[in-house]
Parts: sequence; C-alpha cells; structure tokens
Amino acid sequence: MPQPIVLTCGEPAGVGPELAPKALAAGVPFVFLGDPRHLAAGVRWQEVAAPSGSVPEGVLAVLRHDFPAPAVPGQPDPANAQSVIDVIARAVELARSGAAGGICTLPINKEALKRGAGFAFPGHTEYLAHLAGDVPVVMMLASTTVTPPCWVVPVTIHIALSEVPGALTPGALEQAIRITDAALQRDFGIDRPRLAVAGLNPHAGENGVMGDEERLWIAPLLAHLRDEGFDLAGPLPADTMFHAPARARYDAALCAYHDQALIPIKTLDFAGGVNVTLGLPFVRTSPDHGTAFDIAGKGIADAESVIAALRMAHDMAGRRT
Ligand SMILES: NC(=O)C1=CN([C@@H]2O[C@H](COP(=O)(O)OP(=O)(O)OC[C@H]3O[C@@H](n4cnc5c(N)ncnc54)[C@H](O)[C@@H]3O)[C@@H](O)[C@H]2O)C=CC1
Ligand SMILES: NCC(=O)COP(=O)(O)O
Repeated sequence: MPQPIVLTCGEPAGVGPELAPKALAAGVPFVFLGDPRHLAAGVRWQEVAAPSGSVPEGVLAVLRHDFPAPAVPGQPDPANAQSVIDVIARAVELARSGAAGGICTLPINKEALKRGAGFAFPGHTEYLAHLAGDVPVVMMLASTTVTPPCWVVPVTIHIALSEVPGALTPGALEQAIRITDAALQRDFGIDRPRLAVAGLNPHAGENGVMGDEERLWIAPLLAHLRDEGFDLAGPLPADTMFHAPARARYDAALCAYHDQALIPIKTLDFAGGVNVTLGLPFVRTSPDHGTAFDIAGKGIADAESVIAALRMAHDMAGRRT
C-alpha cells in the first residue's frame, strides 16, 4: 500500500472545503491539509500529526494548517492567499520526503493568489515544476468515465492565445511528447503509448493553405521521432480528433493550446475529469474544475472529479512504490 495522499485545501473561499469530506467516498487513504475552521459545521474531522495518522472510519483526517482569516464562500480574502501557497509547498515536502504517497490539489483561484500574495505562477502545474527544481512537466487531463477515454495534453498552457504560435516550438512539442510517453509507461502501465498530435491551424494547415507550422516543422519532427520508435499520429486536424472512433486510435492527444485540449475533455467528462502533472518526481493529481465561486458554500458541488483524482493519485503512487 502506498502512503496516504495529501489533499491540499486550495482556495478556502471556493468549493474545496466542502469537497474534502465528500471525498471520503473515494475509499483511498488521504489526509486533508488545511484549516479545519474552514470546514462546514457538522463535518466529522480529527487532527493527525502525519499523513499516516489514523482516524475512525468516516472521519476526515486533518493535517492542520492555520490560516489568518475565515473563509467566506465566493469571496477570497487576500489575507489567506499566502497560506494557500504555503499549503501546496508543505504538501510537496511531505510527498518528497516519502511521508505521503503524493498530492491531490483542490482548486486555487489564480487571480486571488496573484492579487493577495503576488503569486508568480499561472497555476499549480508551473509552481510544482518550480518546487521540484524547475523540471520540465506536462499537464494532462484524463477522463475517467467515458469510453474510449479522452486524455489530452495542452503543449502550451496558461498563455494568451496570441502567444501560442511563438510558444509552440519544436523543442516544446518534442519535450511534451517525451514526457508524456515516459509517464504513460511509468504511471499508467501503458507499454507503448499511442500519441496523437493536433495541428495548430484549421485542418492542420491543409498543406500550407491555412497555416504553415504543420508542413514546415510539426510533420518533420513527428517523422524524426517515429524513427526513434515513438508511436505518433499527426499532425491531425483538431476538430476531428475527439469523436469516439478517433479517440479509440490513441492513448493521449497532444494539443497546441489550452482550449484545444480542455474543451473536449470537459465536454465529454467534466464530472470525472482528472488533471495530472506528468514529469514530476512525485505524484500530483487534481480535479479538473476550478474554485466554482458561484456555488461555493451551498453544499451542491459534485465530488466525482476529486474522488477520481484521489483514486488516480493512489494508483499512481502504488505503481511507484
Ligand atoms: N486546478 C486548479 O486549481 C484549477 C483552478 N481553476 C481556477 O478556478 C477559478 C474559476 O474558474 P472557472 O473557469 O470559473 O471554472 P470552474 O470550474 O470553477 O467553474 C465553471 C463552472 O462549473 C461549475 N463547477 C465547477 N466545479 C463544480 C463542481 N465540483 N460541481 C458542480 N459544478 C461545478 C461552476 O459552478 C461553474 O458554473 C479560476 O481562478 C481558475 O483559474 C480552474 C481550473 C483548475
Ligand atoms: N485549466 C486547467 C487549470 O487551470 C489547472 O491548472 P493547475 O492549477 O493544475 O496548473
């Protein structure tokens, strides 16, 4: 059995605190890292000193991290921003020391962290890569309830659309392919991952008529990597990559930019989607959704995604043990 997963609280004004107790339904060992005063009244929780600390069945294990301010649903308090960041860093230390099997992160609000604490990263993914020693990583979102699965990798992530053509370089695509291929083998037990690469332009450029990136460098790069042994399809027109027969032909789709990747997965499996960071020296998963301020505190947030994320982290940790 791997060590328990650390579930970070994320933005306390979001849906995180109400999802943590619901996540007990995952049936895998985990501990909530955050301020128990942010949990709803009536939640059964017990403080533990370490992730391995035991609590009775049905009780939320809490590694206490006191925040300066209470949590008001839907209204992030700048005073809490630094603690949100500190919780992530503390979870990483626990995972890296072996005290935890990995981390599963409840959503942060990027704007709140930037305004409240000058957070310099556009998301967990980039911050975790930094904490791990500025290692190259890849964001993958994985469906868990649709067949064939929809697993997607945005090669460029949280940047303006106007910056994508400049950021989507041969080096970036090659690195994403290598990291994804290695992680699908190591963490998901896929012997020879089948990867599909989307074009940047409509119709994957249609032989240069609608854009040149595919013809000039994406196709040659894929040919070169195929010679090395990678199982690669593409560059494919993105609009016809995600219907079921197309998805059956690959294990993961590498996409040029954030929305090209995330719209299909969140359309097909918003409830069950899991965000997983590939390439880190520790396990990290997350639900696919954000802080959902519009419904925070109402008790109606769906826990399926965080449950799937905890199970995936547990399975990944088991493979690494
Ligand atoms: N891993 C992370 O930390 C993530 C953080 N975010 C951040 O979250 C914030 C809000 O992002 P949005 O684009 O508004 O996306 P969002 O996922 O928070 O909300 C989009 C819509 O989905 C609904 N929704 C989200 N989670 C739900 C759940 N568990 N159950 C039922 N309905 C749910 C919301 O009520 C809303 O209508 C932003 O700051 C964004 O950067 C977004 C995605 C992931
Ligand atoms: N759109 C996905 C997202 O925002 C998740 O970001 P991260 O916090 O996991 O890096």
